[in-house]
Amino acid sequence: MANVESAKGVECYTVGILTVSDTSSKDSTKDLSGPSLKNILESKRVFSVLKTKIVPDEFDEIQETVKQWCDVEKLDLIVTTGGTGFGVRDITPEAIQPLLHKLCPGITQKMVSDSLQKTPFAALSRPISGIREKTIIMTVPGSLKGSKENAEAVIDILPHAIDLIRGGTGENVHSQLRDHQCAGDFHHKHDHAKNVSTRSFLSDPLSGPVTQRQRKSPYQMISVKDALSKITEHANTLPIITVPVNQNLIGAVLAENVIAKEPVPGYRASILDGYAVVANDGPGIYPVVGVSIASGSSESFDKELKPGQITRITTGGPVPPGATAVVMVEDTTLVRASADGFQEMEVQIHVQVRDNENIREVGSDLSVGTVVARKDELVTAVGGEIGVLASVGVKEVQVYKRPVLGILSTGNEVVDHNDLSELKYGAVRDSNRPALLAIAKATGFEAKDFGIVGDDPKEIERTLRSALSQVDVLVTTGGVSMGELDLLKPILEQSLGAIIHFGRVKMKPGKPTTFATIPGYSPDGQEKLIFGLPGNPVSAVVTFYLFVLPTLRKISGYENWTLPILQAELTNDIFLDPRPEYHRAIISYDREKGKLLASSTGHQISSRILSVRSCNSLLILPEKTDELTKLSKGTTVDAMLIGQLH
Ligand SMILES: Nc1nc2c(c(=O)[nH]1)N[C@H]1C(S)=C(S)[C@@H](COP(=O)(O)OP(=O)(O)OC[C@H]3O[C@@H](n4cnc5c(N)ncnc54)[C@H](O)[C@@H]3O)O[C@H]1N2
Ligand code: MOO
Ligand SMILES: [Mg+2]
Repeated sequence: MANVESAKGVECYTVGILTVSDTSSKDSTKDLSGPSLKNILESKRVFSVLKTKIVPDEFDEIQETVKQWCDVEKLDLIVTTGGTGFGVRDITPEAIQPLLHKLCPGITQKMVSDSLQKTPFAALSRPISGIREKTIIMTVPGSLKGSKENAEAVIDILPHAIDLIRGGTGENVHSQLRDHQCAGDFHHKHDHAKNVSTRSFLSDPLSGPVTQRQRKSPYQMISVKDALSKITEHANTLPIITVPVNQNLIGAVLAENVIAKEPVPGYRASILDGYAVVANDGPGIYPVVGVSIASGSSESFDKELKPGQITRITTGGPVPPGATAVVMVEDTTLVRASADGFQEMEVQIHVQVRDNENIREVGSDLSVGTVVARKDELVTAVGGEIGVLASVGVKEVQVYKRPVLGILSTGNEVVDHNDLSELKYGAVRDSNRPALLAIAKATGFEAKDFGIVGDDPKEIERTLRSALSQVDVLVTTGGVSMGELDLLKPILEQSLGAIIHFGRVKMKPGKPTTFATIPGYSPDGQEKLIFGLPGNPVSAVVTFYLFVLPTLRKISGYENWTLPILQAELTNDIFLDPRPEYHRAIISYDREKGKLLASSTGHQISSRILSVRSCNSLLILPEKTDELTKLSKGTTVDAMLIGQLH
C-alpha cells in the first residue's frame, strides 16, 4: 500500500484495529475498546489507524480480515481486541495462531506481566502475538481496561519491532521515540514487495536457514469429527444444471421432481401373442378380421372389432377398439387358411377369457403426472432410474452439477510410475496419483490429472493456480508435514490467500491432513475446496475416503453423503495406537455366524500401500488408553465400507 503520512506530514506506521465480539458486531455502540485503542495508538503520532472493523467471535471472519489486512493492505500492525478469555466463544488466539509465520512471545509476555501487576485476573487472558510476512499481529483483551493496559505495555517497542521486521537497524525509531514525534527525516518503507526480507522462506526455501523453521506445528490437532464438521460448513451443493437423459446421468442427484409426461403404455396393449376377442363370445370358431402387430403404425387395428370376430395380435400390439380380452395362441387351433396358405382365415378359441384379461390399459403401468423421480434422488444405473425417465418422455432433467476433481502429486523425489528409466537412488514411484484417480473413477467422479510437481514454491504456486482454475475440488498429496520442503500450507496461505481450516487431525494414518478454501476464487463466487493429503501412500488413500469422497458426494447433492458404517467382528487381536486408527481390513459375511467378520490386512505402517490391497473397509478403532491397549479377537467394531462386500 502507499506510504502514509501523519498530520505533520511525516510517514507513519499503518494500523488495523479489529474488534472481536458477538455483541459489538450486532451493535457497534457497544464497542468501547476499539475506539479507545485507536486513540491510544494515534496519540503516539507514529501510528495511523487505517482500518477498523468489528466481527463476531467467528474463526473464519477473524482470519479473513487479518489476512486481508496483512496480505492485501499490508498494514504494519494489527491489534485485535476481544475473544482472548476463557469463554466458550473465545477463539481469537486460535484463529490468529495458524496465520503467524513467527511468534513474538516477548510481546505477549510483556503484555501479560504488566497486566498481572495490576490484577491477578490478567491470568485469565490468553494473548498471542507474532508476525505474518511484515505485519505484527497482537491480540489484547476485549475489556476497556485490559485492552488499554496491554496496548500501553508494548506501544513504545512496536515501532522498533516494525523497523526491524523491515530489515532496518531500529536506530531511527529509537531516536524518534525518544522525542515522541515524527521527525521530517524519519522514513521507512511500507511496501512489502520492495523490502528485503531477512529470510524469505517462500522465495527460496533451500537457502532459508533451516534453523529458523517452526519446531512445533502451528496447527491445532483436531478430531476427525471436528474436521468433518469444518468441511461440512464449506462443502456446499454445486449449481443446478439441465442435462439430457442418458447414461451420463449416473451418479447425478436430481434437483427437481420429475413428472411423467406420457402414460405407459400409451395405448391398450396386448400382454400376449394370440387373438384379440370379445370375451363374452366365449369358446368357438371365429373369422380372423385383422392383424395387430406391435409396429408403431396405426393401420390395421383402428377398425372396431365386432362380436363374433377376432384379430390376430402380437405381444405389445394395440388391442383394437371393441376387443375386451386377448386369448393366447397356445389356446387356439387353426381351422381354415387362405388359398395361398399365407393367411389365417378362421381360428378356434378353446378357452373362456374374462373382460380385460391380458390387456394393459392406457397408463396402467404409469399414468401421466406420476412423480417418477424425486428431487434429491440419486440416479443410479442399478436402480433403473434412467429407464424410468426415458419411458415417460422426459428428455432433460435438472441435476446438481457434478464436481470436477483435480489430483496432483508433490515431491522432488516422486517420479511417474510409467517412467521407463531405472529408479534413481532416493526416488519414489508416484503411487498416490494413480491410486486416487482410480478411486475417483470407481466412485463415479470425474478427476483431472495434474501430474507431479517438485518442491519448488513458484512451480507449486503456478500448478495450484492452473489446477484451481479448472476444478471444484483440488487434492494434493505430500508436503504437508514438518519438513523444510513441506511447502503446501505456506503457499496456500501466503501466495493463494487460502484459509486453512485445519492442518492436523488426530488420526492414524493421516495426521497432517489439511483442508483449505479460497473464498471467491472462481467467477461464480463458488469457493474452491483444497485437500492437502499426506504424502505417505496409505495416508493419502485413507484420508481420501474419509474426507474427500464424502465431500464430493455432499457437493453433488447426495442425501447420504457419508460412507456406510457397518459392524464386524474381529478375527484377530489388534493393538491400539495413541491416535484413533482407520485400520485397513477385509470384511465378509459369514453365513454360519450370520454376521460380518473383519480381518486385518496386516502391518499398518502408513508407507505400506500393500495394507490397502483388497481392503474393503476401514475399521474405526478407538485411541489407546491405559485401560484399553488392544482389541481382542471376537470384539465387534465399526467398519466403514469403502468397497464391495466379499
Ligand atoms: N517431525 C515430524 N515429521 C513427520 C510428522 C510429524 O508430525 N512430525 N508426520 C508424519 C506423518 S504422520 C506423515 S503422514 C508424513 C506426511 O508427510 P508429508 O505429507 O509432508 O509428505 P512428504 O514428506 O512429501 O512425503 C512423505 C512420504 O511419502 C512419500 N510420498 C510422497 N508422495 C508420494 C507419492 N505421490 N507416491 C508415493 N509416495 C509418496 C515420500 O517419498 C515420503 O516417504 O510426515 C511424517 N513426518
Ligand atoms: O499420519 Mo501419518 O499417515 O501417521 O503416517
Ligand atoms: Mg514431509
